[in-house]
Amino acid sequence: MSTPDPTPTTSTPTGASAETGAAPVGAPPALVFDDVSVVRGGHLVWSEGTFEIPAGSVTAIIGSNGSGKTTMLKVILGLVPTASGRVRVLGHAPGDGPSSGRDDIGYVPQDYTSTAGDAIRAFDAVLLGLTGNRWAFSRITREQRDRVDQALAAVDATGFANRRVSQLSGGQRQRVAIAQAIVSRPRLVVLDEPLAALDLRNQREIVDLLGRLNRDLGVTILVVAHDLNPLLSVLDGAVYLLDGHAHHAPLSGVVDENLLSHLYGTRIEVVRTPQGELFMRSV
Ligand SMILES: Nc1ncnc2c1ncn2[C@@H]1O[C@H](COP(=O)(O)OP(=O)(O)OP(=O)(O)O)[C@@H](O)[C@H]1O
Repeated sequence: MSTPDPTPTTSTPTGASAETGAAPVGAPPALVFDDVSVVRGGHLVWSEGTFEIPAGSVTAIIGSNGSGKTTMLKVILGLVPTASGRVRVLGHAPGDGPSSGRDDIGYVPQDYTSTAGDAIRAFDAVLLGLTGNRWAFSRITREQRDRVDQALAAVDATGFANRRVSQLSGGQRQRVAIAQAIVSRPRLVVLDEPLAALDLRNQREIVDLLGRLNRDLGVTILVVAHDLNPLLSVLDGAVYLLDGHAHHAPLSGVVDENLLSHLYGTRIEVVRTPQGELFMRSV
C-alpha cells in the first residue's frame, strides 16, 4: 500500500513521480469496469458499464437525479454488489485486498456527519479515519497524532481542530470529512457531492485542495457532482450515466452540448470566452 503524506507540499506516494506525485507512465488503471450492471430494490439502476479510469486522474461522476451516481461510489467501495460484470479497484475486487480495510481508499460521504456523533471534536473525527472506532481516542500514539495534525493542516482545518463537529459550518465540516478521508494516506479518494451547499469561495478552496492532493500526491480522485463548472480546472474526465448506461470519456468528450443536454434533459450551452475560460450554462 502506498502511504503518501497528506500534506501536499512535503512528500509523494510510493511509485509516483518524485516531482509531481503523478502516477507513473503505464501504471495500471485505478478502476476497471467490465460490462457491469447494478440492481437495487429489484430495479436495474444502470448497466453496460465498461470503462477504465487512469491512476492519478480526477474524474467526475455525473448524471441526472436518481441515475445511480452514489450507487456507483458504493459499488467501488464494496457496499453495493454488482448484478453482473467485473469491477477492479486498485487491482482488487471491491471490498477485497488492501481496500477491505479501507486504508487505500478514502470516502467522503454526502452530508458528512461523524460516525461517532457530532459532539466529538474535529481532531477526533479525523482520528476515526485511522482507528475506525472512538474507543481508541484515549490510546493515541505520537504517530497517529502527527498524522491527524498533518491531515488537518492539509485541508486548512488546524484552526478548528478542537471545536466540536456540531459547531462547524458546512465548509468546515467538509474539510474535516476530507481530512478524515485522507488521514490513512489513501491512493484513491471518492467524494459524494462535496461542493453541495458550499458558497463559491468554499467551493473554490475545496476544488483547489482536490487539485493539490491529485497533483502533489498522485491521489486518484473520483467526485460525484451535479455542476461540472467549479471542477473544470482539475478534471481529466467523467463517468456519465446516460439512458441507464454507464460511460466514461475524457473531459474534451464530456464538455459537449448535445451530450450534456441529453444527460440533464435541458438545453446546455458550452461557452468558451476569448480569455480561454470554459463553462456551461442552461439556456
Ligand atoms: N438502499 C436502496 N435500496 C433500494 N434502492 C435504492 C437504494 N438507494 C438508492 N436506490 C435507488 O437506486 C437508484 C439510484 O440512486 P442513487 O442514490 O445512486 O442516485 P444518484 O444519481 O446518486 O441520485 P441523486 O442525484 O438524487 O443524489 C434510485 O432509483 C434509487 O431510488
